[in-house]
Amino acid sequence: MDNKPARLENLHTDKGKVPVYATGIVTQPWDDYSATDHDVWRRLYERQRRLLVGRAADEFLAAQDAMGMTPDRIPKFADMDQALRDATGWTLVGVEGLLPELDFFDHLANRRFPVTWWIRRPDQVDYIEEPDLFHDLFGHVPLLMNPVFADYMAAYGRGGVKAHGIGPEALQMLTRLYWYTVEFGLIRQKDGLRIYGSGIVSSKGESIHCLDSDAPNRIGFDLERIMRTRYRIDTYQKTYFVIDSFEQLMDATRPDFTPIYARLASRDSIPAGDVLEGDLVFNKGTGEGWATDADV
Ligand SMILES: C[C@H](O)[C@H](O)[C@H]1CNc2nc(N)[nH]c(=O)c2N1
Ligand SMILES: N[C@@H](Cc1ccccc1)C(=O)O
Ligand SMILES: [Fe+2]
Repeated sequence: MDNKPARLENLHTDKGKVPVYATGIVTQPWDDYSATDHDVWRRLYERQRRLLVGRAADEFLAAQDAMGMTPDRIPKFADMDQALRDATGWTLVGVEGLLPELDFFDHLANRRFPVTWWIRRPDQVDYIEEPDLFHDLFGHVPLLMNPVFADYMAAYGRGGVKAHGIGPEALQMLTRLYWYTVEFGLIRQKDGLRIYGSGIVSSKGESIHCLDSDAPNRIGFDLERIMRTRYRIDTYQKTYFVIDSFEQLMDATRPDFTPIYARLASRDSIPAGDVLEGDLVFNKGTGEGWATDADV
């Protein structure tokens, strides 16, 4: 199906404006997916699963299986829902794409995860500049089966509503936290670093780059450090932040952020590729291949 809906206003990110779609919930038009759509799902699913064994957090892969996600065909949101509801009380809602921030936060706060209904075209299997069904469903939904991560996502939604009421700087700091955890996070398992970030697991290139390349920094999770760190939306990350466990993530983000936002407002932001004194460094990136974009 190649009839993506029209876009509306803009989101504010560290790299400027990103267009968003309409607010409403849409029923997944499952019968309308073409053979090509199902084939794109299958190709991406098989390719990523092969790559992610030994790279993604073990429980990410186990959760995909537990939910009955398979390569055969694009899953029905309603089918994926059942396992989720039982495990953590989350449900899925179909949407047209990126939502205005407050709508997005409201869904999360109420344990509804918005999933884009359309899937990318065959010529976009390696890269797409906005979330589609594959990123949202394959990348984000499995970890919602984990009770601790599920609570983190809902707490993030509530925190988002609050940050939205405080102002754009608070929102920017909170968005960086989402970026460096939910989208691009790494986790330390007994046998080494693994991926849990959705933006990584849905990307062939970045699944390899984030763990195997010497170029990026891999640094221990630090809440305030992350809130000050800018990020790229159009290239591989220059820095990945590593958690020890989802419990660590939950505990670190439990305090009220209001005084943190106030305190950090007067401090400079940190370029995406910098390593600071005090960082817990797993890998100091060589920076090989990095864009020389002074502003990032
Ligand atoms: C979380 C972050 O702040 C980001 O701006 C939001 C905005 N709206 C979104 N809307 C959808 N559907 N999916 C998303 O991941 C996001 N991300
Ligand atoms: N404790 C955060 C809420 C939050 C929890 C988890 C993740 C992100 C935000 C706040 O006061 O805003
Ligand atoms: Fe995402």
